[in-house]
Amino acid sequence: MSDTTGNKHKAEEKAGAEPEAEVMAEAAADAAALDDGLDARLVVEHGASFRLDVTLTARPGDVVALLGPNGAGKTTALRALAGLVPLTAGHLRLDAVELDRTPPEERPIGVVFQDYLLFPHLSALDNVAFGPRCHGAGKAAARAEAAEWLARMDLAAYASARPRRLSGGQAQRVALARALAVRPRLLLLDEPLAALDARTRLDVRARLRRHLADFAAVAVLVTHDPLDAMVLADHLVAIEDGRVVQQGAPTDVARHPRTDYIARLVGLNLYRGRARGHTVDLDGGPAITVADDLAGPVCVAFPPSAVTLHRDRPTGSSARNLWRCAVAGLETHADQVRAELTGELDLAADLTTTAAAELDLHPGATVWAAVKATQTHAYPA
Ligand SMILES: Nc1ncnc2c1ncn2[C@@H]1O[C@H](COP(=O)(O)OP(=O)(O)OP(=O)(O)O)[C@@H](O)[C@H]1O
Repeated sequence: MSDTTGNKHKAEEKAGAEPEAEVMAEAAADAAALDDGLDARLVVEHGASFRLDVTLTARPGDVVALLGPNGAGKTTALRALAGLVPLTAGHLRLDAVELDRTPPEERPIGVVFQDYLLFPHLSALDNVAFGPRCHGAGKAAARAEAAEWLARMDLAAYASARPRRLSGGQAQRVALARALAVRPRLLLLDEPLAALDARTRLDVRARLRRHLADFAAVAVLVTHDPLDAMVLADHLVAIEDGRVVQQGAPTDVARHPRTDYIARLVGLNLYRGRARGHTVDLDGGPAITVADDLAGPVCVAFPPSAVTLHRDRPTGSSARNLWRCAVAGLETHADQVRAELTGELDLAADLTTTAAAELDLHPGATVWAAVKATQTHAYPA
């Protein structure tokens, strides 16, 4: 993305040049831009039963999320990028350098594992310094670098703490600092928020989003959680059975899911609007109260499972977000029902078949839909 902006700038500077020369210069700049970032086709076979074959491309600054059901091949893709499993076929180029034969420790790649894998006997500082040390830095230089990264992560006060004294969110930031301290050209994050409880997750997700936004190279993350993917990534790649079944910008994938699994997974309620503190005025819709405190254009997302439905207007409910809607459609998946609602706000709600029967939901029925502010996530658009 930074390249695109840079090229535009260069093209503007050249506004007075010969048209042909200008076109040539732009073409050259484009070609150079394509040489930056990730260009991979990952083919990995696990015996006769599983074959991964996915193509991933990304520009520096892009955050790509790999989404998919259990066993889809997300972790295998991440491990192939890291060099922990060999490619059966395909290629892996990073900034135009072939990496498929480069051993893992020599790849310019930082990895944040799901359970962080911090060394329990080392302080936070030495955990972070481990990265630069492995890349050949001297002890003092590695520690100085580590101290800078911990400060950037607001963890300077925890430099001498052992991992067991850190909260889940702090441990995650130490792991992120360790991965970033090697100044990787590719950052890999395996379920970066999975180990955290719901409340911590909200804060850590927002922080991680900021760090990823500052990160100038390519980041690839694996997640099961559509909200994480929507908030953290600017490109989603949905994998099923070792194949890419859909990819694109999060809002496009959410609006036009191509498979049933994706529809279930990313069927987030996602809106655009303008924030003023904890209130977001949705474009062409009502205001919604959110947990985040923001200003200006934002996206607001919440999963259908966060919506509670009531036949009568709930009294004494603390939910500020309450809308009168009509049931436009009902779809049953196993023991879950997804209700499509239209009205003050168009939204999807998930409930159990029992709850749907108790509410006597049927197309045309009028319901009240409520969502707690803490179940929403707002982020700059
Ligand atoms: N080392 C291995 N040897 C043989 N088969 C493997 C190996 N690792 C993974 N598999 C198989 O490859 C397939 C893809 O697994 P993978 O872990 O990449 O999926 P995933 O999308 O990350 O799933 P999950 O969300 O459950 O972590 C599965 O069928 C798995 O059993």
